[in-house]
Amino acid sequence: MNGDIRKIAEGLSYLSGFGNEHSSEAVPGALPEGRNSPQRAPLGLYAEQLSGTAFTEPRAHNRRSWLYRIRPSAAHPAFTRADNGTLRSAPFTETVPDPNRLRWSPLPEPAAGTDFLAGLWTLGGNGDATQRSGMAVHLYHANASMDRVFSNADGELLIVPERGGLLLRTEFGMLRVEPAEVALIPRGVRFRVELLDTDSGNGQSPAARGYVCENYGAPFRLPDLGPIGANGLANVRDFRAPVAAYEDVEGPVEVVNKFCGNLWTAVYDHSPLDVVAWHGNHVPYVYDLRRFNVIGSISYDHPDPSIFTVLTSPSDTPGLAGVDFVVFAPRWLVGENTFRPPYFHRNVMSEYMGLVEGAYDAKAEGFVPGGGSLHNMMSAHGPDRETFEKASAAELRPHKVDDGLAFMFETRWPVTLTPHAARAEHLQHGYDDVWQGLERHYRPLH
Ligand SMILES: O=C(O)Cc1cc(O)ccc1O
Ligand SMILES: [Fe+2]
Repeated sequence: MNGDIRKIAEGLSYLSGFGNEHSSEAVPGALPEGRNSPQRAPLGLYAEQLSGTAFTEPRAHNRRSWLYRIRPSAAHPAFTRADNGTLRSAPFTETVPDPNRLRWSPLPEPAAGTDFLAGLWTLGGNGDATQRSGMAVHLYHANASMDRVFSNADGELLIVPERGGLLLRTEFGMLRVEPAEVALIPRGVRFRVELLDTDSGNGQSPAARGYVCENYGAPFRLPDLGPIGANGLANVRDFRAPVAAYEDVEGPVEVVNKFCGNLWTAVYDHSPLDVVAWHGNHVPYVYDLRRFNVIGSISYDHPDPSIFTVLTSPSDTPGLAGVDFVVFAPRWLVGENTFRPPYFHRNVMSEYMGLVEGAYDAKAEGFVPGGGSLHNMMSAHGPDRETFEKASAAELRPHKVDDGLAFMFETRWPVTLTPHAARAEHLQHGYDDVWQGLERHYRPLH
């Protein structure tokens, strides 16, 4: 079963580009020519628009797709409330925002039969899903493929696998996403997550584990490049969208929808992944973080990590993101007379960090793959004692940082925890100690 899924996943082809007006048909002739809504769509399909931005948003940021499907999405029974499990949404009001530096170990093992949706565990977030602003940080752990279908009306989902590959079957076709890659499911797009591995590939359990940034705000876009020029950071052509692929399934299919923070469920009499052709730019995509073109200092000083931005969700204040997705990818450090690891700092923005593999250059221990840290607005943080001492004494030869892949969800609003994150057994105690024993070196001249 998994062997078959892996074979499908490894044979997929993709459409290259970001924000493009793509088009794809699983059956030749399924896409109408020259208009979106002919009186009768080809092959007896139903034409349907999916809007990810308001009709009237500027052309440069407008996102919508036209889907040509066996049945219109409107053909469904009433939704009824389902249990939210450990999935929570903004507003986050159940705990008091915490100014402490916090760090978690990886999630514990999931119960047998946990699929991606049941395995979503919300750490916290900000904003308000009903206002389409803010973000949430989720983790997931799963050991079973979904046989239900999920969609999120509240925002887009940026999936960051840390263990185990996933096959995402979406209305637009299939995407394979492995650790060191990320996948984005736009708001409202129906999808199912199937596991590519029965274990994580190196004999470890669970089969799949990772992080999700739920973005309630404006769709992620590529950052402007300013003086960097026309190329660099995440290159446009490295983003891959699926080609059309559909299921023609008549029979009961459970469809779960998150709407304004709650899960709702309905049993359809057919699969809603029945889109035979589509065109548009409101599409899922995958991106390999190893393709990120890392730009940094070739003279002195440690640049701000905004230089590592893969995707940004702008707010209505220029330069102030609702959330940025930032990657710390392998790179050379050559700065002269420079303290090379991340500096000590306090930031008006709030930083959630996770680790996909290896280690991170500001933390010697305790920040491990599958774990995460939260440094909320203005909390003082930076290199731990061990890192500070080593880097202050290091010989400054060119040095390649290539033993890890870390990332950050950086947001303009503080992240308020869910009660289960605030009280989790895997919340580390004594994280503050990593900054204890930073000795006094001050020696006034007189
Ligand atoms: O806190 C962190 O480790 C993230 C971070 C990295 C960096 O290189 C500079 C600033 C910053 O917040
Ligand atoms: Fe930081």
